[in-house]
Amino acid sequence: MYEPLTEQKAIALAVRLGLFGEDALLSSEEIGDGNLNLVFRIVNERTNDSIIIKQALPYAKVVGESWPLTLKRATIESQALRTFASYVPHYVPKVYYSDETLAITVMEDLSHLHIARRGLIEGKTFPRLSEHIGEFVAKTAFYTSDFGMNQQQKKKLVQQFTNPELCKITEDLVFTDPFFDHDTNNFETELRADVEQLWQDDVLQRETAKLKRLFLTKADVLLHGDLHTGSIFASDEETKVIDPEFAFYGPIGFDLGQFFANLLLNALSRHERDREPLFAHIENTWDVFTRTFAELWRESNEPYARTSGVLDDIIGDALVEAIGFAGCEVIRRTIGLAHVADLDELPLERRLHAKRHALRLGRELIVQRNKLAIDDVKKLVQQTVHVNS
Ligand SMILES: Nc1ncnc2c1ncn2[C@@H]1O[C@H](COP(=O)(O)OP(=O)(O)O)[C@@H](O)[C@H]1O
Ligand SMILES: CSC[C@H]1O[C@H](OP(=O)(O)O)[C@H](O)[C@@H]1O
Repeated sequence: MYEPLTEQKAIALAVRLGLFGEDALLSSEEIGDGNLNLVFRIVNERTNDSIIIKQALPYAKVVGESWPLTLKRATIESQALRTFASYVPHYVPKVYYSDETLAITVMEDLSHLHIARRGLIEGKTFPRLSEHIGEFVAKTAFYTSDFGMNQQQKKKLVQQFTNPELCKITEDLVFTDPFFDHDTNNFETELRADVEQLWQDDVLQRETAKLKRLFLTKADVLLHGDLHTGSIFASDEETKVIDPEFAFYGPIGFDLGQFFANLLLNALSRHERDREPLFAHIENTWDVFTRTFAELWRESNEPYARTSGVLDDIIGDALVEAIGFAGCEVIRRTIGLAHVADLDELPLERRLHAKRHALRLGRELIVQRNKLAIDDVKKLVQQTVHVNS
């Protein structure tokens, strides 16, 4: 039977599952700071061994019981972690155990690392972050695509990772609500004029509709589905991706776009002179992604993989998508339901300035996505500092 865990029940579960030795002295703390789930850290105080038990609640934690949400997301998460581990074991936590009924995933404790968002806010640069995320996205994308795996097998994976309820959250919160006067939106009253201008922007809405349609229909690759900097643990040497409960088969540029957007939001929260490491991460992620994907391409059994231009077309589409999806994520994290600490923790005047900038940047990323190279993203940040630029 499903029941939500408490700190004591999490200890009892760890004991029942035999996850620690018989003489273990266990402590438990609920450390979840995300929008949706409970996360318990269980430590054996005698040895310092530890594990994480993550449990889905039957509703969205950030809103409460009025927003019911499928427990199946826990199964999607553990299956996605295991699938990613088969391609990039060094970039995901080890899964020790999962249970569909209890909606739990028991996994490796990564507390020796920092959540990348918090580290970036504190001014850390995580020098290997982009190299690692570029490789993570390239390998998981290639090996789950029609170019990197048996195409009949891929259709089974598409079924396995059909994730309608979590995708609906993204369809609403990322692609729809922020572009209309919707009651899930949440922004400072001082931004109302800027936001109303966005709601009346027909060009922006038409282009966003195209991006939403791609998200709804294009089953390219198995995506993480929510690859923001709060879903990444990092240090100077290591990077681990967590929290793939939004995983599904979608457009190849989506994960890259989410990641770029969250780096850009951090950049906007900084003084101009401190932004360079973020731009360098965006450009390096793209470089590593394209290089790694092109190397893997040689392994493809698809006859058209040897047709001149096909790889270029896929990479070209991935960039246009990534830039457009980044624009949607920048806008929704500024005025939608789920914000980012990077902007929200700024004092009011700086926050309003950064958020107005984010709205202009997000718009231009969406509208100009077809004509931008990766190094134009940085230029666009500079061009959108002031109104009418
Ligand atoms: N494997 C892990 N090791 C250590 N801490 C973790 C681990 N997974 C999650 N956490 C902690 O729990 C928090 C919320 O986890 P997350 O998976 O993002 O939950 P949600 O799905 O609710 O967003 C993370 O920010 C991190 O502090
Ligand atoms: C009501 S869900 C809002 C938001 O939360 C998810 O993020 P996370 O679970 O990492 O906190 C996802 O980005 C959703 O759009």
